[in-house]
Parts: sequence; C-alpha cells; structure tokens
Amino acid sequence: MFEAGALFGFTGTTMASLMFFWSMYRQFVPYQLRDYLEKCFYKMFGLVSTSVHIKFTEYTEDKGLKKSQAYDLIRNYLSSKSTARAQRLKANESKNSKSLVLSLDDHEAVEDVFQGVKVVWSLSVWKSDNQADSSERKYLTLSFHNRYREMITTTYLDHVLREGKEIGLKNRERKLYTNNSSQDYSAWREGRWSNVPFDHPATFETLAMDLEKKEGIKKDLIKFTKGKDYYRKVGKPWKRGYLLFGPPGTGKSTMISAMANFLEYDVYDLELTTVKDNSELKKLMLDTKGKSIVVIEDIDCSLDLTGQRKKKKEEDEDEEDEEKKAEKLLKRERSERESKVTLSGLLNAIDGLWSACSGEKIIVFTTNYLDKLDPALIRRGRMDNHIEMSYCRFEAFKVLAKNYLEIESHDLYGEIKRLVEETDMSPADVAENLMPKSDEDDADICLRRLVKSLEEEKEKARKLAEEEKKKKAERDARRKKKKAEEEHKKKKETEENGDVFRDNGNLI
Ligand SMILES: Nc1ncnc2c1ncn2[C@@H]1O[C@H](COP(=O)(O)OP(=O)(O)OP(=O)(O)O)[C@@H](O)[C@H]1O
Ligand SMILES: [Mg+2]
Repeated sequence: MFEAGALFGFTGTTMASLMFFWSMYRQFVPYQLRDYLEKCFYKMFGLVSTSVHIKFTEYTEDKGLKKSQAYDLIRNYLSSKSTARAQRLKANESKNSKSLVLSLDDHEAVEDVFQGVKVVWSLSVWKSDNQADSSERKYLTLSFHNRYREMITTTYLDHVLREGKEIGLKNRERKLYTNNSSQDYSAWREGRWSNVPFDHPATFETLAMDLEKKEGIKKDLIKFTKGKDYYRKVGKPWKRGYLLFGPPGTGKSTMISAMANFLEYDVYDLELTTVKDNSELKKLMLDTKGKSIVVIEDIDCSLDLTGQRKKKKEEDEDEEDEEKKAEKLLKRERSERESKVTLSGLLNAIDGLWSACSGEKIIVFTTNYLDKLDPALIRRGRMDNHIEMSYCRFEAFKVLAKNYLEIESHDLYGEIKRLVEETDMSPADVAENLMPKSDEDDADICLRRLVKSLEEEKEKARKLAEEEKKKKAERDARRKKKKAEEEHKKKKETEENGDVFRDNGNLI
C-alpha cells in the first residue's frame, strides 16, 4: 500500500495523509493480519495495477536449500537506505562485535530512488501454516511502475548487486590467513588456509618513513584500486606486485599492515618453507580471494631460490669463515628437506595467480638482501614497485616522536637531526628509545636516551668501519702474499722444466 502510494508519485497532503494512515496501520495491525490483508489487496489491485513486483527469497531451492547470494547483496545495499529512511529497524552486532549494524526490520518497507525513478523494497516473512513446521522464510519484494520495467530489471538491479558487493566487502571482518598449520590452534580453517581476525593497528599515518615516498605509495595504491577499467584496457590482470627491501626493523612488515588497513584488504601470509611442493603452492595461490594482499616474508631465507648463482658466488668468497659456510649449508639442506618448492614453481604460481583469479590482488615480497634474489623473481611485471625501507632519518624520526611522545618539536631536534642523518639506526630501535619506560619518563628523558643511544651507535659504527678496514688490509696482504708465492712456485717449475729439457737435449 505504502509502496503503491510512493510509486504513483502522490504529493503534498495526499501523501502526508497516506503516510499517517500507513504508520497507524503498521503500528496497530498485527503483521499476520497485515500480510493477509496485503495479499488480498495485491490480488485485487493486481487486476488493474500497473506496478511490477519481483521477489527475492533468502534461500534458493534449486540445489537443496542454499543461501541466496543475491538476497545477501540486496540486504547489504538496503542497510544504508534503511538506516536513513525506514521507520522500523533491526540492530545486530557486527561480526567483530565492535559496532551495531542496522537493517530493515521484518514486515517493513523502504523507498529508493534511482535515476529519478521511485522503487520500494519490502521485507516479508513467510511462516508455515503447519503447526509441526516452525520454519520461516524471508523474502524481499521489489515494487516499481511497469513503465520502468526495462531500466529497473537491468541497470537498477545491476547497480544494487554491485553496490551490495562493495558494501559487503567493506563491512566484512578482515582476516589474516596463514598456511602454517602449526599456528592454527585458535584459527578457523577455510580450505587450505586457516585464519584469524586481522586487527593490526599500523596505518600510513603511524608509519615512519620519507614523507614523499609514503605519499607516492599511497597514490600508487589508490591508482591501483581505481584501475579496473585501465587494466582491462591494456590487457593486464588487475594485480600489482611490491618488493619491500631493507635492513631488519625498518618497517617492512609494518608497511604491509598499513597497506592492508589503507585498502581494507585481507592478508594471506604465505610461509613457503611449509609448502610441500610446487603444485601445493599453486593450489594455495589459487585459493586466495580478491581484495587481498598475498605476502611472502624474507623471501631470500624461505628457499634456495637463487640456485646455481648463489652456489657459484659462495665458491668465490674464499674468505668467508667455515662456521658461516656450515650454517648456510645446514639452512639450505633443511629448507630442501622441508619443501620442494623451486624458483620456477614460485614463478609459475605467481603467474597463475596473476592470470587465473578475479578481483584485485596485491603480492608483496620482503627481503633484507635485494641482491640475493634472482632477477626473474623481481622483474617489473612481477614485482612492479620496488620500495626501499631505510634507516631512520629525520622525517621518519619526527613521525615516531609524534606517535610515541605526542610532540612536534623540541630543543634536542637539531642534535637529533644531525645524529640520525649520519648514523644508521632502524626505526624499530629509535621507537624503542622513544617509548617511555616508566611514568616518570617524559619527552625530555626519552629524547636524551635516544641521543645517547645514537652517539653510542655512531661510535660503534666508527669502530666497526676501522676494524673492517684493518681486516681488508690484512686480507689484501694475504692475497698478495699468496699470489707472489704462486708466481714464485710457477717460475721455479718453469725453470726446472727448462733444466730437464736441456739435460734431455744433451742426451740426444
Ligand atoms: N618505519 C616504521 N614506522 C613505524 N614503526 C616502525 C617502523 N619500522 C619499524 N617500526 C617498529 O618496529 C617494529 C618492527 O618493525 P617491522 O617488523 O615492521 O620491521 P621489518 O622491516 O619487517 O623487520 P624484519 O626485516 O626483521 O622482518 C614494529 O612493530 C614497529 O613498531
Ligand atoms: Mg618483517
């Protein structure tokens, strides 16, 4: 009835009276009676009516009783419309119990306007007449004027489903997936992945790094998320690869969380060493959903991905001490025993992911040593954006000071600026110094602690450089001596051979 009034575009006092009548009717007439009356009304009204009704049931009955995806998407779409316009709403807790989600109450209707055309959505509940059967089925009815049949059944419904999907993705509880089975005691299993709610607090605002670089990354990410049509136009899958490299504690993992929070994506943390073989890896990759970041951390340590290249390099490093060599060999043997994933398997899995999945996806590799990686793995097209996470410089320090001490300037800033520019200290270490250790620790104490720490670090680096220089000189001297000995030996051998030749000559 209300639907009919709205659809026919009654205005002014007619509409006001109708609205009053409608709210009285809704308040005082029980819904069982209302359902009956409305059915009769529609039957009678249908004979002369020019309105069209489309029913969307909560469950589809074709393959057993299966939840209808379209119904869920429409409910998502209607949630915001209902909050703004419906008279009776239902409040539910969100999945992460952090907020309330309002939606259309049963037996309630809400109006929507699309391209100037009014439509009405109503939510009804069907209950079985059979006393023994207590089940109830919900359904949504879309009502509109027949004149707009074409537009509503195509453009409008497409719009509703698309928006519903977007809203659903936005409201969903984001997840951190892992393939590492040893960590999943409290996690839910979903196919090959287990998951826990993703609740990392890192954001780009709290990430300490060069501001220009940070803005560049944000812009790149925004461009990527809006690039659906562009990627289609240039014939590329809608994916982007990031390689984050830099020393430990410079914020590579923090950056991944900031990216996920910025884009509102899920995170798949792929532990390569626990993947059995190449085909398992491919299945894992294909099992990931859209709007997600697939992460492989410390890719240089995960597997012997550099193969022959690395072995050759090791042979060249004749100065490397035995202990280190044995440790590396043990590590490689262990990873070979645990996993049979190869470099080409990884490349294929990434390319499979690139081409076979729908929806936008980002893959991130992190490493402490860029030069240890095979060029094929990090070439543009696979890893489109190479981002260096560096030691804490003044810009990054200011962000950390703001985060940890809530200050934007201080007398010590000048000294700190000089020190951080000439000392390599990771943001993790700077942050540790800035963190108050007791209630008495104010900004002044924390900054002085940082200055002291930076000075110590500087001194340590100076001593280390001196030692390195000394070691290098010794190494050079050893090499020179070895070379001279070899040359001397060679010369001696040539002379001896010459003597034998002369002796032989004499004999002849
Ligand atoms: N750039 C940064 N901005 C803000 N906090 C940072 C930054 N870098 C490090 N931190 C702090 O230091 C901690 C360790 O950083 P993170 O784990 O991101 O380093 P990483 O580069 O991934 O190190 P690794 O190479 O050892 O994995 C973080 O929890 C965070 O608190
Ligand atoms: Mg890390």
